[in-house]
Amino acid sequence: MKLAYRVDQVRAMEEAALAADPVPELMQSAAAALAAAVSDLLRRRRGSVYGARVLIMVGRGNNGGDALYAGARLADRGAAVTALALLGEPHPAGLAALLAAGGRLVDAAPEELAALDVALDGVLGIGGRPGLPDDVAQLAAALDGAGVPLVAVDLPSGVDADTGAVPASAVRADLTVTFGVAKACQVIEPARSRCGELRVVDLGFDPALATDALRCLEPSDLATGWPFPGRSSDKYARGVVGIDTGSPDYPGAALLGTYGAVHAGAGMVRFLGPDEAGDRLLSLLPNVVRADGRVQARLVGSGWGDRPDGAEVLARVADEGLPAVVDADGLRFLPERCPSHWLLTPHAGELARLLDRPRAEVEADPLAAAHEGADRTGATVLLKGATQVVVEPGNASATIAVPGPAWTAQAGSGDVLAGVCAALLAAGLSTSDAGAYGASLQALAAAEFPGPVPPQQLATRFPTVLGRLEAARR
Ligand SMILES: NC(=O)C1=CN([C@@H]2O[C@H](COP(=O)(O)OP(=O)(O)OC[C@H]3O[C@@H](n4cnc5c(N)ncnc54)[C@H](OP(=O)(O)O)[C@@H]3O)[C@@H](O)[C@H]2O)[C@@H](O)CC1
Ligand SMILES: Nc1ncnc2c1ncn2[C@@H]1O[C@H](COP(=O)(O)OP(=O)(O)O)[C@@H](O)[C@H]1O
Ligand SMILES: [K+]
Repeated sequence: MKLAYRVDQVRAMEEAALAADPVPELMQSAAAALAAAVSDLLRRRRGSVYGARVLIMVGRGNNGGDALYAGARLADRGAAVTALALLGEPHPAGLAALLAAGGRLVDAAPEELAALDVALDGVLGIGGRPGLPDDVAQLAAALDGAGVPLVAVDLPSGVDADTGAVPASAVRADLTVTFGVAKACQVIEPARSRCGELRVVDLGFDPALATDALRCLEPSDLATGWPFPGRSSDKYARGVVGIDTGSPDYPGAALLGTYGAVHAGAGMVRFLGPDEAGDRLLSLLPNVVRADGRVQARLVGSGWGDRPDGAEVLARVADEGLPAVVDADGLRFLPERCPSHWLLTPHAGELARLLDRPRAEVEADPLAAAHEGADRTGATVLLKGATQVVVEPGNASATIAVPGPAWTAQAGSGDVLAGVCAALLAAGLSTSDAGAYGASLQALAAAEFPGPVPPQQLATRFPTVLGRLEAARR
């Protein structure tokens, strides 16, 4: 599992490191690692650092200082380094180091951008506010358009370091060299995609100083945490899911959720939704049981439409006390306070409705919106989207699922995912793990079988992915 941090957490770790080590030392370590990464890139692209043409875009903070010191190191190795001050007076000691090493400070970007071998973005780091002045944004876009490799210092300038939002203007990097620890913007879309390849430079920060880091799942976490059946497992130990989803208007949702639960390894699925969907389901998945009986978790809400008894069904599920996934239309019937063993699976629009906010606000800061959703409802929230975030009520941390390709973004994917999560709840996982592992499985399957694969077919690939994960843990 990788961890990522907000700016206030990074600052706290920096402060502690600075108490042991003065700023210039820390900055020199950062600059040395940055220069090494740029040297690697130059060697890969043109064989050597010597003679390479390097442009440094410099702001007026320490981010520019890092870039200038790194530029000095590149100049020492024979690169032709020019620095362009874009936001006023650059870091004085960094500039002096660059000039002493033979670098130059220029007033304007070179005419022929395409002749550059690399550009460093040292405009804004963790002290930056989102967005860039127009002239800086234009230069960054022109470099991008000219095909010049862009290396972001700490983070791509202009992105929102904490939320992952990307305003109209921000740098798009090919490589981001970040200092100490990964930042939230490096794991949350759309900023994540602006980072290119990510390298984290160890500066000896103490991660224990920030307890509520973002936990970013990796495939190896699924390999160890997925509830694979043991030798003595029977179908009850694997988990029985009771599914009451779909409606005459949306029968497909019932089929899709059941596909998800079955192919994620539920021991048994009892389908308790409308007869039309149930009959069709049995012809596709004869292993599904239509009789009511003992279950370990429930899935409700997907494809309900305006189900007249929605609130009563949810009240019964709450009284019963079992873990449950409440998806899609079910989210409109939530009680004032949900049981803590419920997992809500909204997309941005559904969460916006729940919070009575514009959808754009949820999309601009998905983490904050998911926290608000969990705190208000009392249930765990899996907010779906390009980044899938899972948040528990009263917990300042959050889990981010393994990212996957946008092929998953299609009608019905959410229904399948809800079924996967319900199977995981029935197998005994916590609401948080069920949400994060479920979303990760779907993303891994979409990555392994990319293209416009319909969600029900993607579900039939889950066993292949799970088989590989199970083999990986042996
Ligand atoms: N601390 C340490 O020990 C270490 C720190 N390290 C490095 O320091 C970086 C953080 O440096 P930092 O705090 O100096 O802030 P930084 O991001 O360079 O910029 C702030 C300046 O930009 C300005 N400004 C802000 N937003 C703006 C906007 N949208 N448009 C225009 N201007 C804007 C803002 O001006 P303001 O308007 O707020 O007065 C201020 O002058 C960090 O990312 C890492 O690279 C490493 O070396 C390791 C050791
Ligand atoms: N850009 C994206 N990249 C990867 N996955 C995405 C992206 N956009 C959406 N998804 C995923 O696609 C699924 C769509 O869910 P949802 O909108 O609820 O579909 P439906 O309600 O039609 O079943 C979710 O799992 C979501 O996280
Ligand atoms: K930067």
